Amino acid sequence: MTDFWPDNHPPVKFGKIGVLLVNLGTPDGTDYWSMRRYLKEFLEDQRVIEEPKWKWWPILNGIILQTRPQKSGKAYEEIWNHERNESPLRTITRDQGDKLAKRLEALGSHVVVDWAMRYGNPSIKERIEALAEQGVERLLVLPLYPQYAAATTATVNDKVFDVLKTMRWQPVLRTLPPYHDNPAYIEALSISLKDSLSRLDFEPEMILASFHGIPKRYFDMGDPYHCHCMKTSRLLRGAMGWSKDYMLATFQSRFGPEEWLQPYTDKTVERLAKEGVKKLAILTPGFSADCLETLEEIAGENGDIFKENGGEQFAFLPCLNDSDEGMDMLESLVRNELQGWI
Ligand SMILES: C=CC1=C(C)c2cc3[nH]c(cc4nc(cc5[nH]c(cc1n2)c(C)c5CCC(=O)O)C(CCC(=O)O)=C4C)c(C)c3C=C
Ligand SMILES: [Fe+2]
Ligand SMILES: [Fe+2]
Repeated sequence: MTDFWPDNHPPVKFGKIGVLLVNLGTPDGTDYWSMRRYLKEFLEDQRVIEEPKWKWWPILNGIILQTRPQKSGKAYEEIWNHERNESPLRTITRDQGDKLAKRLEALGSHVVVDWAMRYGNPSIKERIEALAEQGVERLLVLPLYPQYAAATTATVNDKVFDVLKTMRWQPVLRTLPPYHDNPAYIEALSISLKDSLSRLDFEPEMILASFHGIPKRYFDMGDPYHCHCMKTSRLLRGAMGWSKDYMLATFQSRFGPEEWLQPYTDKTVERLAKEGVKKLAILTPGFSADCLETLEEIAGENGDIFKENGGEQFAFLPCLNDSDEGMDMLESLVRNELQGWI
């Protein structure tokens, strides 16, 4: 066997710790083909649509991918970050990564922060390979979902494991657990909420905490997502000193014909407006970053529903994004998970 040591050994980088933020994903553009590529990757994921391929793929490829790319492309167009030619979710996730990297500089240059998307770009594969190339031997992955769902958290972890499967020299892996009841998260939400409410020129008569839904069937099969959302709402209500009647938890973004978690956000907004509520605010604590589902669906569509049914003043309260309190929370989660490594 050739003797590689010490003169002709190939150079090896090692000893680094990687921190990888991962959010859901985003199309590269709002045109038909970009949207189609993104939706196809997303909706072919069996963690998202839990149906046998023989049943789902003909519907997906035959009907959904013919029409939804145009419809969703128009919705993305309304919120697109034209300056950077990307979706807000990508801009905000990058900003979170940059700010986290700055905050972790104190730990030394062996800690490297990066970010990726579960669907679309930059992909988890691309970023894990780039981290490994820099010498990352220990990897902490953060699926940026406070509440666990198989359709979000588990599919990020699945993808990470798939990538590791292809690597000769795998990094050691840690993944962030759900943080729906973490005091740092509840505190960040309450600081952000107080700040957003203080900026409004009206006092809401009621507040909705709107979470992304999942099919009720997944809950029946044991997904803890609903319980996590309910616990976040209860803790947040407690931190704000609010009653059950003042802040309701609801579920948005239904997809397909089956029943999803209830109460639905849009139906609740309509009902409240019809019952005479004039001033309403909605927050979306399950999203780490503002995106299509918050900016277009809540701030846009649900604001319209409220006003069309008699409501007068409506406010959408932004996600934690890269705010100081949001970054304090992320830093605290990361430092906690890195124990024993740093
Ligand atoms: C925050 C948690 C999320 C859960 C739970 C979730 C479940 C879920 N989503 C779909 C279908 C779609 N979601 C879409 C967009 C989207 N979803 C989330 C988050 C969760 N989804 C985010 C952050 C985004 C926005 C991405 C962005 O770039 O802004 C879309 C795409 C847009 C559209 O065509 O409507 C689909 C489709 C299902 C089926 C599901 C649970 C099974
Ligand atoms: Fe979604
Ligand atoms: Fe939506």
